[in-house]
Amino acid sequence: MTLNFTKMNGAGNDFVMLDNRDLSLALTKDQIEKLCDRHRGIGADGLLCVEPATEGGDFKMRYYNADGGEAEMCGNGARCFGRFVNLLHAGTLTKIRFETLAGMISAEFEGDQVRINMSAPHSLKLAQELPVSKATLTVHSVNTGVPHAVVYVEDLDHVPVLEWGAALRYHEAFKPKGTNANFAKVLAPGSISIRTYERGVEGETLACGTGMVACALIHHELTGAPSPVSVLVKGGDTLRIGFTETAPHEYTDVTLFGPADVVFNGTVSI
Ligand SMILES: N[C@H](CCC[C@H](N)C(=O)O)C(=O)O
Repeated sequence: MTLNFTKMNGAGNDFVMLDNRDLSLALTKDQIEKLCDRHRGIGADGLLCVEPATEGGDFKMRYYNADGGEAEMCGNGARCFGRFVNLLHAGTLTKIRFETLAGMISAEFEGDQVRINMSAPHSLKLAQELPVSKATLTVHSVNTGVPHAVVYVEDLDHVPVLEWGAALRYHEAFKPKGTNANFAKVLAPGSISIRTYERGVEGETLACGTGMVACALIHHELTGAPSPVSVLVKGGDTLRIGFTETAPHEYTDVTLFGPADVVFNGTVSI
């Protein structure tokens, strides 16, 4: 089978984009994993499919991690999804709503940047003291469409992201589904820098949108920093997270604003 695809990235988190509005594609987990393989395939952190809406949105977004497993949501992927759908409509769209397993997401376009309205965060937990590898860490957690653990540190450059990230990703405290693991440093009030070990990629990515949102909300929880919070990611981009706190630990109007870039179009046989 020959596939037409578009390769995109959102702040360095990269994706294979497929137009499956006719539902002609039924890729297996192994096929998705192969397409995302950086040596034997196209290479990406994940794969997104555009499908027809079934619950009142304009489209349905399906997101798959590099290991081929489907995940509920992807923040950087959602920005790329919005841009990709707009390109399929010759750039004529101004706002779209799309269904995800985490709920309805909307995207608005400002040039090459995209603002998405995230699903309502939930399951916020502050300051769990957890044994992680050979250390005991103060771990916060919140679900921003997918589960995230957040650890604030002083020296972000020397955090053992792979060791601690994998230990948190498979930690007893986050079983059975596991979690993504973020390490964050405060640069200034309202400005943080983060690094993320991603579930389903099983490694550090250059950016993680739902992880940025998780770290920004925890920063607000810990310091009272107002919206928006700026987040510097491993790949060097800085993105803005907006939010409204409607009650203690309750958030609405959570937005993620940043780039969604096309790298190339291609065809691949699978
Ligand atoms: N790896 C994540 C999904 C993608 C999240 C990330 N790429 C983002 O931009 O939000 C998980 O399985 O929970």
